[in-house]
This record gives sequence, C-alpha cells and structure tokens, in this order.
Amino acid sequence: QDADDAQKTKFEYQSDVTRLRKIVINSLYSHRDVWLRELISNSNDALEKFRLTSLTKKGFGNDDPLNITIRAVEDEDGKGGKIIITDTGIGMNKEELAANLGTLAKSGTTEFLNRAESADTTVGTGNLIGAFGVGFYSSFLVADRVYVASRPPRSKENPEPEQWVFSSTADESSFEVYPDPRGATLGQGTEITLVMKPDALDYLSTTKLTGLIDKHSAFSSTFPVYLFTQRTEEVPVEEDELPTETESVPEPEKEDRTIESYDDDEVLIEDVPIEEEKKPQVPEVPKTKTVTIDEWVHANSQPPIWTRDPKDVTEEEYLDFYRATFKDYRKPIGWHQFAGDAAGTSFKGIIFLPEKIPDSHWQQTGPLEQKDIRLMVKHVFITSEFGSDRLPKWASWVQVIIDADDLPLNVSRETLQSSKFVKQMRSIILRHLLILLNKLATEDAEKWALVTKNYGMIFKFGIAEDSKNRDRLLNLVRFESTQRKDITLDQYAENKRKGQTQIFYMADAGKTAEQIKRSIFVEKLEARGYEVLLFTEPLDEVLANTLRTHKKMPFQDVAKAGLKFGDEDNEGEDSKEAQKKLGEKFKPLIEWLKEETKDVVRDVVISNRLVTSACAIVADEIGYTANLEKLMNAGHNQEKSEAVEFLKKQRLLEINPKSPLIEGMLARVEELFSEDLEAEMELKEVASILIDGALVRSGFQVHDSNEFFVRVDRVLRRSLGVSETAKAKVDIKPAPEVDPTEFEEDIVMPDFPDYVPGMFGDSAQKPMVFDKETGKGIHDEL
Ligand SMILES: Nc1ncnc2c1ncn2[C@@H]1O[C@H](COP(=O)(O)OP(=O)(O)OP(=O)(O)O)[C@@H](O)[C@H]1O
Repeated sequence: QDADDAQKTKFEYQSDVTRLRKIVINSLYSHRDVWLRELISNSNDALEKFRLTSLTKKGFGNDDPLNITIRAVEDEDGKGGKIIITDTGIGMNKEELAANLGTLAKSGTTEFLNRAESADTTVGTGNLIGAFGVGFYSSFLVADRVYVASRPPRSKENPEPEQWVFSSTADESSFEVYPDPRGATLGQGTEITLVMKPDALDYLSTTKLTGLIDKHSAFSSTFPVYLFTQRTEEVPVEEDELPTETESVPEPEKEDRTIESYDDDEVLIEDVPIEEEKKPQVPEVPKTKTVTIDEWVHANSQPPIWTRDPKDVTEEEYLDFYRATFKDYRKPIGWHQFAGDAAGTSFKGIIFLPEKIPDSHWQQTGPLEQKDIRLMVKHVFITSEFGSDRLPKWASWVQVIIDADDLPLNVSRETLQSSKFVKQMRSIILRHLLILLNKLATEDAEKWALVTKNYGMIFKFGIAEDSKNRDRLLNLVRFESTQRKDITLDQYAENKRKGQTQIFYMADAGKTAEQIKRSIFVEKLEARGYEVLLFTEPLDEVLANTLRTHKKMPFQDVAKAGLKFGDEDNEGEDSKEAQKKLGEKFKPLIEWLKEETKDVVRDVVISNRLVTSACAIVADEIGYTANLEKLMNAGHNQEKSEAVEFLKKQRLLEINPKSPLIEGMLARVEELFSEDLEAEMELKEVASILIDGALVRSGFQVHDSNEFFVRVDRVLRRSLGVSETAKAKVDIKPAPEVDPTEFEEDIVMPDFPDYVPGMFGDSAQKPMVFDKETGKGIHDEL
C-alpha cells in the first residue's frame, strides 16, 4: 500500500491524539488484547452506519454482504506478519481519514488526558479503556505500522468513489494520506492492515485470534465476523491420481493404550494387552493425500445473548456482552431477560441496570439522549429514537435491547416511529425495568442497598413525572423513620396505631435522620410510640405534597398545625375537662403573649405535642415550615414579596403547660396588674428570649440575632446580680498618628520562592533583600 512520496500528504496528529497514543502505548501493554475488540467494534459501527443510511438513501452502496473479515498473513521469511481486518461498512473518504483518525472529537478529552498522565489512581488502566474507549489507537499496541485503506459506498453524487490510504507508524507524531496505489480493491468499506510488532507475532495464530474473539470480542459486532483459517485434511486420492504400480500402504501406528486397574489399598497400573491387538488385523486403508483447505470460519456464530436460554448464559458472558454493547466498564447492578408479543410482533430483549445514572443525565436539559435504548429487528440495530414515545426522563438512562421478529426493516425512521409496536416499546421497557427493580428489592439486599443509594432520588422524580407508574415507583422508594430504616409507605401504613389517620413526617433537608429525630416536634410522638417518617432530602417533602395522601391517609408535617394522634376522642370527658381547665388557667399568659408576639406568630395556643420543651413555633397548615422557609431562602434572592412575608407569619406559638418555665411566666403575668413597669420589662425580655429560642429550636431563623444576644446578656447579669449598665473594662490602645513619609529601610520579602527570579532549592528558602537601585533580589549572605 506504499505509494510514491509525491502523492503523499503529510499531516501532524492533533496534540491530544499524540498524548492519547502515548498513554495507550505506554500504559496498556498488559491489556493489549483489547486492540481486536476495539477494531471489530469500529467496523461494527461503520456497518451499522451504512445500513441505517442505506435504508433511506436510494442507490447507496452495493449489495455486498455486510460483514467483517480478519486474516493473518505470515511473511514469507517467517520473521514477521500482518493482520488485515476488513469491513464492508460506511468507509471514509480522504478528508474523513485525516479528520477521524488524526483528531479526537470527544468532549472531556483534555481533562481525561490530564488525569491519565498525572497517574491519577482513580484512572486505572482498566478504567482508562472503559472511560474513554481508546478505539483505533489501540492498534499501535501490537503494530509498528498501520495502513487504513478505505472507500465510501457508491452514491448518486459519487458513483465511483476513490480508495485512499491512511498510514502511520507507532512512534511518529505525523501520518500520511494518499490514493491507494492498488486502485479500488474494496467494493466499499475499510481495510486495516497491521504490520505486527516483533513481540506481537503470536497474534498471527488463528487459534489465538479465535480465542480472543470468543473471550473479548464475541459481542463487539452484531454483524458476522469471519476469520481466515487454513486446515489440512486427508482426502481420498482420485482414481486417476493413483500410481500405476501397487504401492504398499504403511501400517497405521499402533495406539499405546493401557488399562488401569485399581486395588483397594494401592493403585496398580499394569499393561494389559487388548484383545484385538494380540492378533492385529491391518484394516484396509483408503488411499489418501493431505490437502490444505482455506476457510472463512464464522467466529461470532453464537446467537445473540437475548435469544438464548438464560440458564445457558454465564455471568461472564452477560458482562462481556454488556461492556461491548453499552461501552460501560462498570459492572451493572443487575439485568433481566424477557420475551413477549405486542402489536402482532413477538420480541425478545434484555434490560440492564447500570451501576449508577450517568452524570450527564443531571446536566442535560431538554429531551434526553437515549442511545442505550436500542431497537433491533431480527438481530439488527435499527434505532434509538422513538420520537414522542421516548421514555420519561426518570428512566431515560436505562440500557435495553428489544429485538422484534417481524417489523419491516426498510422503512424510514418516521414510519417506524409511528408503528404500533414502537408505540408500545415505552410501556414494555418500563414494565420490565420495574420487574428488574422489584426482583432486586426482594432477592438481593446488598444490591438493593446500592439501588436505593444511587437511584432513590430518581424514583422520587419519577413519582412526580410519571403518574401512570406512580404506585409502582412508590413501592421502590424507601424512607427512614423514628423506628426503622428503609421502609416503604405501605409498611408505614401497616404500622399505624389504632385511630391514627395521618402519616406523620418531619422534614429537615440537609440534616441526618438522627438529628431530625431529636427535634422537639418529634419528641411526644416518639415518646408515645407513633412512627414518624424522617425526611432528609428536599425532594421528600415535595413528594409528600405531590402525593397528598397514601392509603387514604393524608401526610401530616409534625411541625405544622393540624397534628392529630387519633386517640383524642378516647381520652374521655375527664381529659376534655382538664384541657378546658388548662385553657382557662393559662388564659392571662396566652393573652399577654399574643400581644407580645404578634409580629412573629399568628396565634398562641396550648400544645399537645411538647414533652420537655417550654414552647415551640409551629407552622400553620398554609404557612411555611422551617424546612420550606430554608428552601425558599436558598432558592430566591430574598425577594420580599408580600405573599412570602404573609406565609412566613402563618405560624403558631405553642406553649407547654407542664413546663415550669411557662408556669413561672404565668405567675409573673398574673402579678403584672400592679403596674410594675420594671417587672413588665423583665418579663418581656424573658418572653422574647423564649420565643427566639423556640424559633431556633424549631428550625426557623431569628429575626435579629444581635438583639437576641443583648437580651441574653441582660438576663444573665440579672441572675448573677451584676449591674446591668456597667461597661466592660477595656483598655483600647489607639493607633499612632498619621505618618505620610516613605519607607527607608530594606524590605524583607516573605519566604515565597516564586518571588525570587531564578532561585530554587536551598537558596530560595532564605529571606530575600531587594537592591534599591536595580530592584533585583539579592541574597543576604549574613
Ligand atoms: N472501520 C471503520 N470504518 C469507518 N470509520 C471508522 C472505522 N474505524 C474508525 N472509524 C472512524 O474513526 C473515528 C475514530 O475512531 P476511534 O476508534 O478512535 O473512536 P470512536 O470509534 O469514535 O470511539 P470509541 O472507539 O472510543 O468508541 C470513528 O468515530 C469513525 O468515524
């Protein structure tokens, strides 16, 4: 494939390619088997591209069968050899040869290369291949020189495409592109010739190549891969080839057979001549000769994995298939094979749950790429685009293959999209994804923990997005409660106490469940044995608001008004009477507090939820809880619209009648009628600290924290009997007078080696003195 130098155009590799080639060649030596898989996978992509284009473009390409062939050729002197991989795919013209093989067009390349070069331990060599797919450049792991001859398919615009060659050695930073001196030897497609390195000649063996295809590349192509093999065979000699005189046929060699006989105690091996061998009979041997037969062996002849009986497929095979198909080198959490009929078409398929949702899922706005949802027809990839029947966003990361038996292959994408079968794909995939998830939930605790960690959030999104699958998704969502970890809402409902009509929850986004459990709002429910869900993620509360009820029980934020235990009616007349009495007893305090707190809360009431705390601030049914207020403040530029301010004030001050502090305040309020101004001031201060404290404990923000601490200071002084007006004895040293004169002394610079031009090592550690005249740094030798 070498041409005259005059015809060759020399190109420099893009710098990122040079870097990638170096990384591949230097660090992947121990993984160098990957080259075959990568080249087969590129050929498969090229064949797929050709087939898809030819579906809609008339007169595109010839009718050659679509396949990949691999041939190893030893040099005549036996000292070297080549491997030639050819496909009949989309091919490349001369510009594409230079652009596709000489540049990298992948996003994140530079960042990836930086990490790989800095020997970042998170980029292990295995990951390196996986995270990036080193593709074509892996050929330089085994080849000193690579030629890529390529010819695009015929088309109306270009009925006789030319065949061009890309050629490069492993070490040079440049490559050449030139017309193939052999002319157009390819009907269409690409032929890659690897001139093997002296230490890679073992790949020339067909046994080795067959092994590699079986182990790493069997799933890299859905098109047939043929391997050129030669075998010898004994064939009968034709009549006319027989020698005229009878020749003696050599006697076949006797088999050296032994029969082993075993004793109980010792193993005894003795030669026992076999009966027939005692009197050998020379069989009549037909007259044969040895011939070499050339054969193209179908090397990936296994039927696709999704059509095989799962019992016959090993885990290793599933993983190899997964890697080759979805180019994801992390182990999937699980998979599930299925079959069925829809819209008159039978189908088979397999669905995988990747280890985690790709980061890009969260970054994309608008319609999501669904490249891992692959529709095949009779084992051939057709499309990943389903138009308006695409999966909902929550599930669009799923990796699935559906192979239909009898959809027309040659229809345009638009016609396909409107076919009845494709319209049903969405629900088929979602159904099987949910089956897979439920299987993991019930059968494998360890895997399920991983699912909850990596997917819990997306299920919650799904509940809001996909009303059709709401209940099924709800079964997958797990919560922590005051009593248990990882429970479903159904399990919560089953554990409700007699009379309980609400699902109790406490939300505090960003806190741990343990911290939320200590909230004053939870204390009484916890003490009484009611289960409270602990919402740690912002989405949890959104979810409760979306659902509103579950099993007919409304969600009740325990930090809001409206909390009912459900057994109040059973408390009997005595208790109601006691409640009424309490109301009367605390009336003076409640009235006084109402006046004092009218800027902070809407009302003051006697609490039925507090145990040890003196008081709490509780959001009204329509008001913001502390959690929502926090979210509002985080999401907005503190826009103080009147509505927001109004909602913020929709809360109640609940006082605990059993608290000695509250009892004490009541006594003071009752004494106030004597119009003792000083006593009233004192009481106001106590009340205000109590309310600010309640705001903080209830998770709200204190209006003015400075004022709060000034009050605390005064109350503390009072309790210690210290003067309330005495100032702290501070002796503040004033700064010296203004001095506008310039510095005259040498400036000693701080110990920053960077500041010292040309100074490194020891000398840079010493302080530097700057020469006043030259401005340069000089060393203080003293
Ligand atoms: N056999 C081929 N036929 C046609 N084009 C090819 C062939 N091999 C490579 N190419 C072109 O060269 C490009 C670069 O190939 P390379 O293997 O480096 O990366 P990739 O295939 O895009 O990505 P990756 O291998 O990581 O999945 C391909 O995108 C494709 O356009």
